[in-house]
Amino acid sequence: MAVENRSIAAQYEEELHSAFKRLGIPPIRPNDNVFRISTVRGRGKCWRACRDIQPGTPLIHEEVLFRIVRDETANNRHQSSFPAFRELSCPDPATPQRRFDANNFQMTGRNQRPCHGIFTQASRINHSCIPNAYFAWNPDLGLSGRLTVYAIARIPPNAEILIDYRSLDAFETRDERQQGRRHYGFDCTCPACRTDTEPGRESEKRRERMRVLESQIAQTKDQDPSEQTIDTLFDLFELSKLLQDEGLVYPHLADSFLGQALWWWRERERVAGRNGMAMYEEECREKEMQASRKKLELDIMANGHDSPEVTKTLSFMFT
Ligand SMILES: C[S@@+](CC[C@H](N)C(=O)[O-])C[C@H]1O[C@@H](n2cnc3c(N)ncnc32)[C@H](O)[C@@H]1O
Repeated sequence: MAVENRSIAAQYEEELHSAFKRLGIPPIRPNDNVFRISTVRGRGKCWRACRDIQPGTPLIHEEVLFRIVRDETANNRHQSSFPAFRELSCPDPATPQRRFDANNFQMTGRNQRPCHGIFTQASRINHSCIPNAYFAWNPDLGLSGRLTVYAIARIPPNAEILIDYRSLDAFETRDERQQGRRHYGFDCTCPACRTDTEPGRESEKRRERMRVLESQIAQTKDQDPSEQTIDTLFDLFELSKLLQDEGLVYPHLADSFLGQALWWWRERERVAGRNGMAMYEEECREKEMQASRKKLELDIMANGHDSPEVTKTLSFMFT
């Protein structure tokens, strides 16, 4: 048993090592001052790159100022106990709850009740529907977890660093996205939201198509291997192409690679043990690993190698 465990750990290590090599992430530690807090016209404070930032660069691992569990509300006590909270931006008319709603991040992790927290540095990052950075809660960092922000695209010096406040809703229309962010009190004018321009209209069409593909793919999620068809694989290929055209790197692209890996896994199950299929089985395993590696690279890039997401992908690959 011990030997088996060690060999899985060694496989994880080896896989991580080669993913790092492929990614070529520079040796920068989080909180190494790769960004500064600045201002931007019409959007208040913001994060700006201090240098050329490569995808996969850790920008910050930040500790929570305070957290609020579900059903609790932010009140005057929070404002007076945490002066840094009072300083954060707030849509009019300002109340502690509205300030909290416009600045909090979700923190969900192992054995933790779902809750939301205030992070004074990360609360200065503005939103774009085509972000160049990704935030996540990592419950395993520090004593009580950290909010992590990683670059997911190249960010030139002085450019604004932007996250998507609601990245899971990327397939909604511009109006639906706007509605979902109404408590932030701003109208997004990123290229995807400029539906008065040709690129904005193209983005709207792409996202509509991505939504159709996502729902078709979701219907096959728990499918028996004997029922799966090649159409699902084509849907997954089309989805990843559209995501890349749209500049959406995480988490949906990683999910589409996981979908491809699962498709090849099911395909292997479908033909397992059949006469004359040994080579095809091997090919399926190879394709499954290729797609999993792409997911792993994106997980490392957006969450860091020490994140639960990376561990989950590694265990999918080797168990
Ligand atoms: C989490 S804070 C971000 C930092 C904020 N700009 C500040 O000055 O502290 C969220 C607020 O920033 C502003 N904001 C964020 N993204 C924006 C965008 N794309 N366009 C306009 N305002 C934006 C909105 O006022 C929103 O309520």
